[in-house]
Amino acid sequence: MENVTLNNGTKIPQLGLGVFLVEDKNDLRHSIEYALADGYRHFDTAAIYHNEAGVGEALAASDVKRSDLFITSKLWDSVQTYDDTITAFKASLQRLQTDYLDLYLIHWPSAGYNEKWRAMEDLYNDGLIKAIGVSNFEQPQMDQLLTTAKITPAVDQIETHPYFQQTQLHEYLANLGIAHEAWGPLGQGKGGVLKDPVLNEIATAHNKSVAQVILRWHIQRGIIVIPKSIHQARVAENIDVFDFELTDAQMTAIAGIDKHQRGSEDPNDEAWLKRSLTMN
Ligand SMILES: NC(=O)C1=CN([C@@H]2O[C@H](COP(=O)(O)OP(=O)(O)OC[C@H]3O[C@@H](n4cnc5c(N)ncnc54)[C@H](OP(=O)(O)O)[C@@H]3O)[C@@H](O)[C@H]2O)C=CC1
Ligand SMILES: O=C1CO[C@H](CO)[C@@H](O)[C@@H]1O
Repeated sequence: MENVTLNNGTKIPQLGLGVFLVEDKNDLRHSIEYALADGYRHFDTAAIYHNEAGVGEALAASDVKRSDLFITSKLWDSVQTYDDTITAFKASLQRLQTDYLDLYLIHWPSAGYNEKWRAMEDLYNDGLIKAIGVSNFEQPQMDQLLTTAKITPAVDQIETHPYFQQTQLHEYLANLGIAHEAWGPLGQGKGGVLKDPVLNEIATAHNKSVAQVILRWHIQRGIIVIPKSIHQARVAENIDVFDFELTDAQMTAIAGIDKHQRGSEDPNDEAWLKRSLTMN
């Protein structure tokens, strides 16, 4: 597995397993068991997914050492103060059955993120988190955060797939030394991206699936990916992307199918950011 080195020197496996919407405990346990057996060491959850405890159980039951795992979780929007951030973080640690996180993210740029970031900086300085970052931050929100931040975020986890390539934000993050992590790397199974004719042609040429071509495209862009699947064959398929390479012409062809089309919530949508404060 290839690693990406974050701006503080922490290494993150470039491909991990996402677990959004994996609410059934057996599905979660199986998905994580398949992933560990296939060589995944990086797992991405969040307090709002209500499955941190299941992730903790599945990882604790494996014989992989904690130091060989990379665990990410996220602070939900309903938490808005310094003190509540510390409390929420400790609750996540407890549910995940661990005494540190590898990466902790502010989930959305909703109210209070400067204060939340100050708390996360303290947790980082106390050695309880190896790297801190954000999610769903666009340039104006990142610029605003950086007016008070003492530590530059290591990561921005944002929706990214061939129909929403985030070229501009990618460039902006690269200039700041912030790693680009893709959520919904396969388009969340929505929007028809897995049926795209250009991707299908490239997949046929490599004798790979469209999902594998998409994941390989992200990897060659230097992006961190966390595809989710509860199916054994797909969990295996999604990590089997390190034995082929897309040509420059294929990378350019994929660049050409961008529709600039989000599949999910928009971080510029104030109504959504407000609503997220009341979700739990
Ligand atoms: N920071 C944020 O705001 C967000 C973060 N995330 C994180 O990113 C992770 C990934 O994003 P996610 O939303 O899950 O979407 P993905 O792009 O990973 O797509 C997951 C969907 O694709 C299907 N799928 C997986 N592998 C394949 C394959 N090889 N071939 C065909 N279909 C496949 C899955 O179905 P099946 O399981 O049935 O195989 C599921 O329906 C999340 O799990 C979560 O950890 C997600 C959303 C927002
Ligand atoms: O990670 C996520 C998954 O789903 C949540 C609820 O829609 C999103 O808000 C969030 O970004």
